[in-house]
This record gives sequence, structure tokens and C-alpha cells, in this order.
Amino acid sequence: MKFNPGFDIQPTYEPLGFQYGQNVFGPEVENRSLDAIRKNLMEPTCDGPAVVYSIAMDVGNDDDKQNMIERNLLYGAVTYAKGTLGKEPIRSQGHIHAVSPSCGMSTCEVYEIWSGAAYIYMQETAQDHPGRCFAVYAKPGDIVIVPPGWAHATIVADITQNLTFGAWCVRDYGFDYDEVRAHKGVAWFPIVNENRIDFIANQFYQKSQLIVKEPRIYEEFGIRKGIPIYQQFVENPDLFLFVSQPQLAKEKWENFIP
Ligand SMILES: O=P(O)(O)OC[C@H]1O[C@](O)(CO)[C@@H](O)[C@@H]1O
Repeated sequence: MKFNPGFDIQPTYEPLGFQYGQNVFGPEVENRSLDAIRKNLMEPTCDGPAVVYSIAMDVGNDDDKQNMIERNLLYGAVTYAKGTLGKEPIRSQGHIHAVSPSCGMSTCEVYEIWSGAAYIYMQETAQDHPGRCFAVYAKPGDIVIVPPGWAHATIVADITQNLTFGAWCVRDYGFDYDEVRAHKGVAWFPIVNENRIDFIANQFYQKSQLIVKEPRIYEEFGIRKGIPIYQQFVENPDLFLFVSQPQLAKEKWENFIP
């Protein structure tokens, strides 16, 4: 199943990337190779595709760019290969959003799945005790928020399909890999087990519990389900200001449940 991203962008699969329609801007994709992410995998020497995912940060309609810049927001798109990385499904390496100079904080990210299926995995910290850990199972049209400062990774939940998603991010984003790499990955590794994905604990962390859950509706942020989050921005350019200014949602981050 596919979801309309709300502007004219098409994922490509060979090679992984995106095609932009008329009056749509977007960069050359940045590829994450298997060699670049090995350190964070359960089996660092595993086989898998040479390019695991391709990232296009800052995409959208030419007409909307000024509104994005004024609010210090960018829309990113990522497409993933199908298949596995050893026993694990295809997935991202995991990172924490670095403190952005513009707001002096780590920022959040608002995801929307376009095609395929995902677990958006997140844990409160990447210290020895990872805090609360969640894996949100998301299908096309589902929206998932990762709060500021949490370590997170995107997991392909159906290895027979490519996964593609869009996400609202701060423009001066940065990725911090150190703490996740120091623990040889995130706190729970996904494992392909016939037709399902199970999770096993990464021994480099203290004991934690994983909550696997369905996505929810983020009413408290005024985000509506069934309408592309890109379109929701076009209709109300201030809707995602909490992404570039996470202090606006300070109380919502306390005890946050994705
Ligand atoms: O740097 P990594 O962990 O390989 O992944 C980068 C990608 O992850 C995301 O933050 C999604 O989790 C994208 O917005 C970003 O482009």
C-alpha cells in the first residue's frame, strides 16, 4: 500500500533514491552503505545490500521553501532497501539528534510512512540504562513522533517491501552516534523470525523492557490523521514549529509515549 506524500516525489529503488516532480526541489541523495553502519549491527560482519538506505534532506515544493526557511524546518525523505542484514531486517544504524545551535536543544522528528512498513524504534537514552524503549509499528499514512534527545532507529518491518517515509526536522540538524556506537547499537535488536519480527536485548545495556505498540493520534500537537503531514504544514505553516523549537512543547516531552 502507498500513501500520498502531499507533493510530487517518487521513490526509486534501483538505485535507491527519489525522483522530484516539476517545481519540487530536493538534493542528490546521501547513501548509507552497509560498511558505514556495520558497527551498530547485531552481526557486524553480516551480508546485505551495499547501499542500505538513501536520504534526501530538504525536499518540497518550491512555493513552500520560504515558509520552511522562516520556521527553520526541513522535510526529509528516506528510502530503504528490502531484505536483511544477517538475522536483522534492513534498518538504520541509530542516532540521537545533536543539540541544534538555533534552539540550544536536541530536537524531535515527526515521521510519516509513505510505503512499506516500519518499526520506528526509540529509547530514552543511549546510556547504560536506556530508559523506556518503544517500537512503534507503522504503515502507510501512520505518523510517529520521536522526542528530543531519544536514541532512535528505523526498521524495515516487512522485508519483502522497500520502506519510504518523510519526516519534519530542524534545518540545522546534526546526528550524534557516539553513545549508540559505544553500546554497539540500540538496546533492542530486531530479528527476522519467519514472517514476523522479534526483538532481542543488546547485552551492552542494562536490563530494559521493550513496549511494542501501534501508532497513536497526536491530538495534543494538533496533528490530524489521514492528511499528509506535508499538506498539514502547507495549510498551517506554524503547526510543526515545535520541531525547530522543541521548548514550545516542553511539558509534552515529559513522560512522552510515542
Ligand atoms: O544517520 P543515520 O542514522 O544513518 O540516519 C539518517 C536518517 O535518519 C533519520 O533521522 C530518520 O531516522 C533521517 O531523517 C535521517 O536522514
